[in-house]
Amino acid sequence: MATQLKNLSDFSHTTVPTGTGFKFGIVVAEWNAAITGSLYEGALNTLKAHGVSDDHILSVTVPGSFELTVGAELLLSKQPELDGVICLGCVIQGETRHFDFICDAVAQGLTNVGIKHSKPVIFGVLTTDNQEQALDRSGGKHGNKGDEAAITALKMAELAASL
Ligand SMILES: Nc1c(NC[C@H](O)[C@H](O)[C@H](O)CO)[nH]c(=O)[nH]c1=O
Ligand SMILES: CC(=O)[C@@H](O)COP(=O)(O)O
Repeated sequence: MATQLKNLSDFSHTTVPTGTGFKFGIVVAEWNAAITGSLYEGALNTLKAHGVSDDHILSVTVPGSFELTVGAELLLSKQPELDGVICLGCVIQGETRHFDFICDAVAQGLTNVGIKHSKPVIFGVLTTDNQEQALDRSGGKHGNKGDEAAITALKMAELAASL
């Protein structure tokens, strides 16, 4: 379902597991900081609203979305007690194909890190044509992808803990 047909922040609290006891990392890209800051606020608030304590959330920043992969890898290798990592970024199309290479690299890279560590690594990266689309998805009319990323992390951490 396309984002235009749903609200990224629309979820039922009855279907979201409690995060009490879980530990999460959050990696935030500094590029487009006004957008990624809103994504981070959404993710942080959503984790805490579902019982994750402040001291169970380890937040770090990286320069750009391309570095999210190494950021997630560093967190999971140096902090193995983490139950998952939420990765937040905003890649906005420019004049060149640089956009394509970053988006493809981050999507594949984060997938590989999650598989390597058998831990949920959440792709909370906006990949938009323009600033307006990014604003709409970071606390605007389409909700906040940071909220969605946190909910996904909670659900995946519960799944992992149940196996
Ligand atoms: N143009 C955007 C970038 N570019 C920077 C890269 O992510 C990376 O930091 C650089 O290529 C050095 O490795 N990053 C974003 O997150 N968003 C953009 O729109
Ligand atoms: C996604 C990017 O790296 C992009 O914003 C850079 O802009 P440009 O393609 O015009 O160099």
